Amino acid sequence: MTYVVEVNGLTKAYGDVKAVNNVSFKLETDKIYGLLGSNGAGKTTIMHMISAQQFETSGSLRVFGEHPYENNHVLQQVCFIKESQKYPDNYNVRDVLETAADLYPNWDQQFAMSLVEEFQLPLKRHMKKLSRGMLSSVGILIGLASRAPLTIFDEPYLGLDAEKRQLFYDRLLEDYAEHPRTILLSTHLIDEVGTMLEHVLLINRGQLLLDEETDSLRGRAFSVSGTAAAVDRFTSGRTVIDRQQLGGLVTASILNNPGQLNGQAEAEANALTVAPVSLQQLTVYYTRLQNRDSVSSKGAK
Ligand SMILES: Nc1ncnc2c1ncn2[C@@H]1O[C@H](COP(=O)(O)OP(=O)(O)OP(=O)(O)O)[C@@H](O)[C@H]1O
Repeated sequence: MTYVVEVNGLTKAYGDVKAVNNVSFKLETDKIYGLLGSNGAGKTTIMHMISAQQFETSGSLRVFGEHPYENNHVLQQVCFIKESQKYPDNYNVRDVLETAADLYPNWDQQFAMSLVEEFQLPLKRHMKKLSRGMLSSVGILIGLASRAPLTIFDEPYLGLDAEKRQLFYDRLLEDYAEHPRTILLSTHLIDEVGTMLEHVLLINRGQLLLDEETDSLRGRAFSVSGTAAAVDRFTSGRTVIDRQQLGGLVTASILNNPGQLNGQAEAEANALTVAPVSLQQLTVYYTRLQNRDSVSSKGAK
């Protein structure tokens, strides 16, 4: 199988700080990946190395089978959209779109113009006069209309309202269905994009914590709701990753015990309401678990 991206032992160090520490993963063709992790985890650094904006300190990196650095053949297949993109001062929206049309071989002008309408972008307005959300919309539009075989969105929607974010998800999924490509999306709005992601890469403190299909990850846990007494009885002896109380109603998220039948049928038999657990809860749980482990192992030294 050929992969769109293959990284092996990828490391980026700034002095003593390893922003990315010995990370290995592969991205398949035509799949939507979420690159998740808390602030400073190393997501942007990984994306910068894949898109040849930064050079790795060590490890190997292949994008479409080649090293991406100053490699036009590779880079014309990669579209990288970041929240803080800078544009020339004298450019208006139309200039930016024309530049993008020249840059990306798969650019679809008709699609781009339909997105201009839907995102209500003023073509003649200078980029520096756009609102924060409008700037994000321009980036999203370029990411979508470029139809690049590898499209990378690094937290692309700063300032974008909920309705526009939903528009982004809807158009991405529709267009992806017709023109599949590999998408790598980093975001902190995990539950908003949860259903869109096919695969999750979770980074914490520069290290890869999870590299797993989203469905399989979700299958690791479930939540139960009911009275406090019933929930506490059921969760006793189980691994609870989250517990919320609203009035008399308690909802607990539970990890399936490995090697055991998952407890969902038993929960239902105990009059508890069973539901899937959110991707955000799972990523928070695994991140905290690693942070706790590293604190306790330091304490033990
Ligand atoms: N040029 C640099 N010099 C020194 N340290 C840096 C540099 N760029 C990034 N770092 C550090 O590398 C780590 C990873 O940063 P990175 O921007 O990749 O995180 P991130 O996961 O994208 O975070 P966020 O979600 O906050 O955007 C952080 O500790 C950051 O301070």
